[in-house]
Amino acid sequence: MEIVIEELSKHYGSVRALDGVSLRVPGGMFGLLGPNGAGKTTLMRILVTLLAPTSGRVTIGGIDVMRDPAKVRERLGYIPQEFGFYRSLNAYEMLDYIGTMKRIPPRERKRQIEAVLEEVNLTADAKRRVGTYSGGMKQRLGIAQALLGDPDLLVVDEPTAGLDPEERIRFRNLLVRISGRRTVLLSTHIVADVEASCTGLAVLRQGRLAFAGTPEELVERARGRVWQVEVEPGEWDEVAARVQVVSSRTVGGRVQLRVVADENPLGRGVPVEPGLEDGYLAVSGSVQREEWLVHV
Ligand SMILES: Nc1ncnc2c1ncn2[C@@H]1O[C@H](COP(=O)(O)OP(=O)(O)OP(=O)(O)O)[C@@H](O)[C@H]1O
Repeated sequence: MEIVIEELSKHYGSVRALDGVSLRVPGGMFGLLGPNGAGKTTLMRILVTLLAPTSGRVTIGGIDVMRDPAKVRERLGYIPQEFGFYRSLNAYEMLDYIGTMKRIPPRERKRQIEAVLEEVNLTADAKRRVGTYSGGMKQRLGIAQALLGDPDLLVVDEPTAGLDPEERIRFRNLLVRISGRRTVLLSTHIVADVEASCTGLAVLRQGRLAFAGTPEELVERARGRVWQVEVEPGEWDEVAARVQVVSSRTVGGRVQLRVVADENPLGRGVPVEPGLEDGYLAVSGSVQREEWLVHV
């Protein structure tokens, strides 16, 4: 189930949310990374037929998304950033409602609901009101509703916000498990989620494609440009103004920085092996905020 995106643009007045993006997404699990505002949600919403582009073309499994949206919808499941569940329904009723909307006939619907509940490990809680669910359970129910109709493509937008680390890992592993014979497009700004689960990825930056390839290729983009350097607290600002700081920690009153820079920072940096986050930083020019300050 290949997705082919050609010269895709979406403009809101003078804002270019997407600006001439061309990308091929093969099967399997594929990550879409980018800082806030890079255009990820805009791209996802075009793929799932909720938004019309300003120009360009998208085909999913050979079907033109703009010309044949109904046919595309039949073959995809979408997990949006926020899913509006009916809190007073239980999970079974919720899925029955969505299955009805997807026009799945009653007997087949019952079979599918039981199968997807089993798949996301919610069978035991199927008769509990959704309003009593934890964040992780709601996310799993989000996957279950997307799996109804057995779609070939699953589009997942920033799914792990609000999940604790354990729930995040469980959610990620579940996505990998169901990606076996499907294409799963996972949009996120968390590099670790992509690193742990995706075989291919793309990076968006200000509406443009900054990178497309394998995680290993993205790591290579940072090779020779990642340094560890110790600075005095007073030197911090000077360094941060000139290079991209990946992480920092204080060791015995001195600050140890990991930075991405073309040249040796302050002339006393020590080159270090690059990782995926360094590669992401090198192409996107952004810093992951939650990992900006790691003091020990
Ligand atoms: N309806 C809209 N009207 C005007 N501008 C919009 C609209 N939707 C999105 N934008 C702008 O388009 C750009 C891309 O937004 P988008 O939501 O696609 O980014 P994103 O990568 O998904 O970010 P986030 O991770 O914060 O959701 C942003 O500058 C945003 O402000």
